[in-house]
Amino acid sequence: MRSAKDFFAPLAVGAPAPVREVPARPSRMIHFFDPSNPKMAAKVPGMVGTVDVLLGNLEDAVKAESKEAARQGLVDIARATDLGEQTQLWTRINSLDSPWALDDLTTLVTQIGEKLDVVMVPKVQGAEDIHYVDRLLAQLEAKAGLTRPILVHAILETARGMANVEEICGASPRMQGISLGPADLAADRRMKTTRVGGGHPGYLVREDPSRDLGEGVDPVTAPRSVHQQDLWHYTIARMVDACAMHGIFPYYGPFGDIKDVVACEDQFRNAFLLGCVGAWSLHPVQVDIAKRVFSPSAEDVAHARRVKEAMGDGTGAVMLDGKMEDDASLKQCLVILELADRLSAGDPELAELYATQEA
Ligand SMILES: CC(C)(COP(=O)(O)OP(=O)(O)OC[C@H]1O[C@@H](n2cnc3c(N)ncnc32)[C@H](O)[C@@H]1OP(=O)(O)O)[C@@H](O)C(=O)NCCC(=O)NCCSC(=O)C[C@](C)(O)C(=O)O
Ligand SMILES: [Mg+2]
Repeated sequence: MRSAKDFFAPLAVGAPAPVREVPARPSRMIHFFDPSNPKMAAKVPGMVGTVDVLLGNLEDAVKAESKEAARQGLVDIARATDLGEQTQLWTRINSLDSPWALDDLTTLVTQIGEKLDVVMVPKVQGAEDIHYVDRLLAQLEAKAGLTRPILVHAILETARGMANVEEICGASPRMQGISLGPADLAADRRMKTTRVGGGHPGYLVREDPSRDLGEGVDPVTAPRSVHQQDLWHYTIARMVDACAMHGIFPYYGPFGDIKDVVACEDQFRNAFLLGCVGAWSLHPVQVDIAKRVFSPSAEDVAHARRVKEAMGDGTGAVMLDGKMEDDASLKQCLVILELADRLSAGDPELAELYATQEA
């Protein structure tokens, strides 16, 4: 067990001091690209300023024979691209048991460490994986002479990782957030799906049989309405609680049905409402979906402002449009207003929208 007093001490001589609070920078969409794919890589400089996070992916979806080219491609892109103030650079390294993870970290931190905000670690099983990355990053940061620490993001994609999610979130002051990894998690849990995120038509609840359909009609086989249920509700809700408890950020992860922009928006919105701050975009078409969903609506912002005004010093109860508002509904409104302020600080269009919306 690490003593609480040592938690914020650097883990290597010369490494930067850990952060005491995770910076709440906008990360509505974590946009994935394969740095070894020349067509995708060519699009990256043009996406700066239009996405919150650009993530050079080195793990799954990059062919084994392209792993080294992807790593080098990310180094080249990071060196050649001015990321400005609004766009962060992240990477997803290969899993810790792979032949590539050590070289991924060593190369990226020593060569482009000053440009790298967050390292996403896949298939995290428990706090021990974070402790390993934590110490190694500190050694590499010291070697590279970095002055600010690189943060760590874990993907929740094994049953063991899921069972240990609270201790993973609290394993290091570097922990920035957690994403759901629905495809690997489904396989590891032996779920019987074959998709990357989203629902399934077989996971449903059916209306009860009707009692009075008339003579000769079998109520069991007669048509009844069915509703698909959300396969990911338990996982996301638990991830959100674990992240909130530790002051870090939860994310939906990927939605693999690129053409189904409607269901993608639904899944992202469910996650937003439950507390997530963003999702992954795998294709350019998903960028605007995430931006729309993970920015509070102008109507919600205007309503939150009205509640804040009506609540004066923030205590007591008032009636507004026939509804009771009190200290706790105000707190929810303050969550919306804080997010709106943070997002609009770097987005004049959003700022204008929020400023002009009437309640
Ligand atoms: C789905 C794919 C194959 C369709 O790729 P495509 O080329 O067939 O699509 P397209 O519609 O024809 O593309 C149009 C244009 O956009 C470009 N393009 C296309 N995508 C991007 C992109 N991301 N960023 C920048 N540019 C992109 C593409 O190169 C093309 O350029 P062009 O007009 O010059 O011809 C492609 O979009 C892709 O490979 N996306 C990234 C996939 C990825 O990163 N997967 C891994 C994350 S999910 C995961 O790992 C699971 C998880 C968490 O681990 C777990 O649940 O367990
Ligand atoms: Mg995966």
